[in-house]
Amino acid sequence: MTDPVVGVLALQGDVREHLAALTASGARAVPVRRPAELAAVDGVVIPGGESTTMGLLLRTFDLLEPLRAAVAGGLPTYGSCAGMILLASEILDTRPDAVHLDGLDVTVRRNAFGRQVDSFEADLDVTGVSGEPVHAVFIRAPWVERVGPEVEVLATVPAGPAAGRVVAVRQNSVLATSFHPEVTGDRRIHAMFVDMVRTAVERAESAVSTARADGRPSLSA
Ligand SMILES: NC(=O)CC[C@H](N)C(=O)O
Repeated sequence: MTDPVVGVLALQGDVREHLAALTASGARAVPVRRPAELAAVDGVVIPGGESTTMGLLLRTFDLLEPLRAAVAGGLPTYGSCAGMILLASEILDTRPDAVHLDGLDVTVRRNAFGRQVDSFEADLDVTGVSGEPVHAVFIRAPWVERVGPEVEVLATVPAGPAAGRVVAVRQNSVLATSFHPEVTGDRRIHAMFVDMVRTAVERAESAVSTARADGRPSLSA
Protein backbone atom coordinates (compact mmCIF):
# COMPACT_ATOMS: atom_id res chain seq x y z
CA MET A 1 0.00 0.00 0.00
CA THR A 2 0.99 3.64 -0.31
CA ASP A 3 2.23 5.32 2.85
CA PRO A 4 -0.64 6.13 5.21
CA VAL A 5 -1.44 9.79 5.82
CA VAL A 6 -0.99 10.70 9.47
CA GLY A 7 -2.02 14.12 10.73
CA VAL A 8 -0.50 15.98 13.68
CA LEU A 9 -2.88 18.30 15.49
CA ALA A 10 -1.06 21.58 14.92
CA LEU A 11 -2.68 24.08 17.29
CA GLN A 12 0.06 24.14 19.92
CA GLY A 13 2.91 21.97 21.19
CA ASP A 14 5.76 20.04 19.62
CA VAL A 15 4.18 19.54 16.21
CA ARG A 16 7.38 19.65 14.14
CA GLU A 17 9.04 16.87 16.12
CA HIS A 18 6.06 14.54 15.58
CA LEU A 19 5.89 15.36 11.86
CA ALA A 20 9.59 14.44 11.54
CA ALA A 21 9.23 11.24 13.60
CA LEU A 22 6.20 10.11 11.54
CA THR A 23 7.94 10.85 8.24
CA ALA A 24 10.93 8.80 9.43
CA SER A 25 8.50 5.98 10.31
CA GLY A 26 7.02 5.61 6.82
CA ALA A 27 3.98 7.90 7.01
CA ARG A 28 2.97 10.92 4.96
CA ALA A 29 2.82 13.38 7.86
CA VAL A 30 0.64 16.48 7.59
CA PRO A 31 -0.36 19.24 10.03
CA VAL A 32 -4.07 19.40 10.95
CA ARG A 33 -5.69 22.73 11.84
CA ARG A 34 -9.09 22.49 10.16
CA PRO A 35 -11.94 19.95 10.15
CA ALA A 36 -11.41 19.29 6.41
CA GLU A 37 -7.77 18.43 7.08
CA LEU A 38 -8.79 16.06 9.86
CA ALA A 39 -11.26 14.36 7.55
CA ALA A 40 -8.45 13.57 5.08
CA VAL A 41 -6.09 11.63 7.39
CA ASP A 42 -5.79 7.91 8.15
CA GLY A 43 -4.60 8.55 11.71
CA VAL A 44 -3.84 11.50 13.98
CA VAL A 45 -1.29 12.45 16.64
CA ILE A 46 -2.12 14.80 19.49
CA PRO A 47 1.26 16.20 20.51
CA GLY A 48 2.77 17.25 23.80
CA GLY A 49 2.27 20.82 24.88
CA GLU A 50 -0.22 22.26 27.33
CA SER A 51 -3.48 20.37 27.53
CA THR A 52 -5.75 23.17 28.76
CA THR A 53 -4.47 25.57 26.07
CA MET A 54 -4.79 22.91 23.39
CA GLY A 55 -8.32 22.18 24.61
CA LEU A 56 -9.29 25.86 24.30
CA LEU A 57 -7.79 26.00 20.81
CA LEU A 58 -9.72 22.88 19.79
CA ARG A 59 -12.90 24.81 20.57
CA THR A 60 -11.70 27.98 18.83
CA PHE A 61 -10.74 26.08 15.67
CA ASP A 62 -14.05 24.12 15.61
CA LEU A 63 -12.10 20.90 15.88
CA LEU A 64 -13.34 19.61 19.21
CA GLU A 65 -16.47 17.78 18.06
CA PRO A 66 -14.95 16.54 14.77
CA LEU A 67 -11.93 15.17 16.64
CA ARG A 68 -14.06 13.58 19.36
CA ALA A 69 -16.25 11.96 16.68
CA ALA A 70 -13.23 10.76 14.70
CA VAL A 71 -11.65 9.15 17.77
CA ALA A 72 -14.98 7.54 18.76
CA GLY A 73 -15.37 6.31 15.19
CA GLY A 74 -12.08 4.39 15.38
CA LEU A 75 -9.61 6.79 13.73
CA PRO A 76 -6.20 5.58 14.96
CA THR A 77 -5.03 8.22 17.43
CA TYR A 78 -1.80 8.65 19.38
CA GLY A 79 -1.55 11.12 22.26
CA SER A 80 1.78 12.03 23.81
CA CYS A 81 1.80 13.75 27.24
CA ALA A 82 -0.73 16.62 26.83
CA GLY A 83 -2.27 14.44 24.10
CA MET A 84 -2.73 11.61 26.60
CA ILE A 85 -4.43 14.05 28.99
CA LEU A 86 -6.85 15.25 26.28
CA LEU A 87 -7.75 11.67 25.32
CA ALA A 88 -8.60 10.63 28.89
CA SER A 89 -12.16 10.20 30.12
CA GLU A 90 -11.21 11.75 33.46
CA ILE A 91 -8.48 14.28 34.35
CA LEU A 92 -7.29 15.09 37.86
CA ASP A 93 -5.64 18.41 38.74
CA THR A 94 -7.02 20.38 35.84
CA ARG A 95 -9.48 23.23 35.35
CA PRO A 96 -13.17 22.37 35.69
CA ASP A 97 -13.94 23.18 32.05
CA ALA A 98 -11.04 21.10 30.69
CA VAL A 99 -11.70 19.33 27.42
CA HIS A 100 -12.01 15.52 27.34
CA LEU A 101 -11.97 13.67 24.08
CA ASP A 102 -13.07 10.49 25.90
CA GLY A 103 -10.97 8.26 23.69
CA LEU A 104 -9.48 6.31 26.58
CA ASP A 105 -11.25 4.87 29.59
CA VAL A 106 -8.58 6.11 32.01
CA THR A 107 -8.11 8.63 34.77
CA VAL A 108 -4.93 10.69 34.36
CA ARG A 109 -3.31 13.08 36.79
CA ARG A 110 -1.68 16.16 35.27
CA ASN A 111 1.85 17.12 36.34
CA ALA A 112 1.74 13.97 38.43
CA PHE A 113 5.43 13.47 39.05
CA GLY A 114 5.58 16.53 41.29
CA ARG A 115 6.67 20.10 40.91
CA GLN A 116 10.26 19.47 42.06
CA VAL A 117 10.73 16.87 39.36
CA ASP A 118 9.51 18.69 36.29
CA SER A 119 11.38 16.42 33.94
CA PHE A 120 13.12 13.12 34.20
CA GLU A 121 14.18 10.23 32.04
CA ALA A 122 13.78 6.48 32.47
CA ASP A 123 14.36 3.31 30.47
CA LEU A 124 11.09 1.46 29.97
CA ASP A 125 10.06 -1.92 28.69
CA VAL A 126 7.14 -1.18 26.40
CA THR A 127 4.82 -3.99 25.28
CA GLY A 128 4.91 -4.19 21.49
CA VAL A 129 8.37 -2.61 21.20
CA SER A 130 11.13 -5.17 20.81
CA GLY A 131 14.84 -4.82 21.49
CA GLU A 132 16.42 -2.37 23.91
CA PRO A 133 14.24 -0.61 26.49
CA VAL A 134 12.76 2.71 25.34
CA HIS A 135 14.59 5.73 26.73
CA ALA A 136 11.61 7.82 27.84
CA VAL A 137 11.71 11.59 28.42
CA PHE A 138 9.03 12.93 30.77
CA ILE A 139 8.33 16.69 30.81
CA ARG A 140 5.75 17.86 33.40
CA ALA A 141 4.11 14.58 32.57
CA PRO A 142 0.84 12.96 33.61
CA TRP A 143 0.48 9.41 34.83
CA VAL A 144 -2.51 7.09 34.56
CA GLU A 145 -4.21 6.40 37.90
CA ARG A 146 -7.09 4.19 36.75
CA VAL A 147 -7.43 1.99 33.71
CA GLY A 148 -10.75 0.69 32.48
CA PRO A 149 -11.27 -2.98 31.60
CA GLU A 150 -10.67 -2.43 27.86
CA VAL A 151 -7.37 -0.64 28.37
CA GLU A 152 -4.07 -2.44 27.93
CA VAL A 153 -1.15 -1.16 30.02
CA LEU A 154 1.96 -1.03 27.81
CA ALA A 155 4.52 0.41 30.23
CA THR A 156 5.08 1.36 33.86
CA VAL A 157 7.89 3.27 35.57
CA PRO A 158 10.43 0.62 36.61
CA ALA A 159 12.01 2.17 39.73
CA GLY A 160 12.21 5.19 42.01
CA PRO A 161 9.43 7.03 43.85
CA ALA A 162 7.01 6.61 40.95
CA ALA A 163 7.73 2.90 40.44
CA GLY A 164 4.75 1.05 39.04
CA ARG A 165 3.00 4.15 37.69
CA VAL A 166 1.32 3.55 34.33
CA VAL A 167 2.83 5.66 31.54
CA ALA A 168 1.77 3.99 28.27
CA VAL A 169 -1.63 2.52 27.36
CA ARG A 170 -3.64 1.33 24.40
CA GLN A 171 -7.39 0.92 23.99
CA ASN A 172 -8.33 -0.43 20.55
CA SER A 173 -7.25 2.25 18.06
CA VAL A 174 -6.04 4.74 20.68
CA LEU A 175 -2.43 4.79 21.91
CA ALA A 176 -1.08 7.15 24.57
CA THR A 177 2.21 7.77 26.36
CA SER A 178 3.08 10.10 29.24
CA PHE A 179 6.50 10.57 27.67
CA HIS A 180 7.82 12.14 24.46
CA PRO A 181 9.33 9.67 21.98
CA GLU A 182 9.39 12.45 19.37
CA VAL A 183 12.35 14.12 21.11
CA THR A 184 14.73 11.18 21.42
CA GLY A 185 15.36 9.95 17.88
CA ASP A 186 14.07 6.46 18.80
CA ARG A 187 11.30 5.94 16.26
CA ARG A 188 9.87 2.68 17.62
CA ILE A 189 6.77 4.16 19.29
CA HIS A 190 5.92 6.14 16.14
CA ALA A 191 6.58 3.02 14.05
CA MET A 192 4.16 1.07 16.28
CA PHE A 193 1.53 3.77 15.73
CA VAL A 194 2.10 3.91 11.96
CA ASP A 195 1.62 0.10 11.94
CA MET A 196 -1.72 0.58 13.76
CA VAL A 197 -2.72 3.10 11.09
CA ARG A 198 -1.62 0.82 8.25
CA THR A 199 -3.59 -2.10 9.70
CA ALA A 200 -6.71 0.05 10.02
CA VAL A 201 -6.40 1.26 6.41
CA GLU A 202 -5.91 -2.30 5.14
CA ARG A 203 -8.92 -3.50 7.09
CA ALA A 204 -11.09 -0.72 5.66
CA GLU A 205 -9.85 -1.50 2.12
CA SER A 206 -10.59 -5.20 2.46
CA ALA A 207 -14.09 -4.42 3.81
CA VAL A 208 -14.70 -2.35 0.68
CA SER A 209 -13.48 -5.09 -1.66
CA THR A 210 -15.56 -7.73 0.15
CA ALA A 211 -18.60 -5.49 -0.23
CA ARG A 212 -17.80 -5.15 -3.97
CA ALA A 213 -17.37 -8.89 -4.40
CA ASP A 214 -20.73 -9.41 -2.69
CA GLY A 215 -22.31 -7.07 -5.23
CA ARG A 216 -23.25 -4.63 -2.53
CA PRO A 217 -22.70 -0.96 -3.32
CA SER A 218 -19.12 0.10 -2.73
CA LEU A 219 -18.48 2.11 0.41
CA SER A 220 -16.02 4.24 -1.53
CA ALA A 221 -18.47 5.17 -4.31
N1 LIG B 1 4.95 17.87 28.03
C1 LIG B 1 3.65 17.99 28.13
O1 LIG B 1 2.89 17.74 27.20
C2 LIG B 1 3.18 18.51 29.44
C3 LIG B 1 1.71 18.45 29.66
C4 LIG B 1 1.27 19.59 30.56
N2 LIG B 1 1.83 19.48 31.87
C5 LIG B 1 -0.24 19.66 30.60
O2 LIG B 1 -0.83 19.63 31.61
O3 LIG B 1 -0.86 19.73 29.59
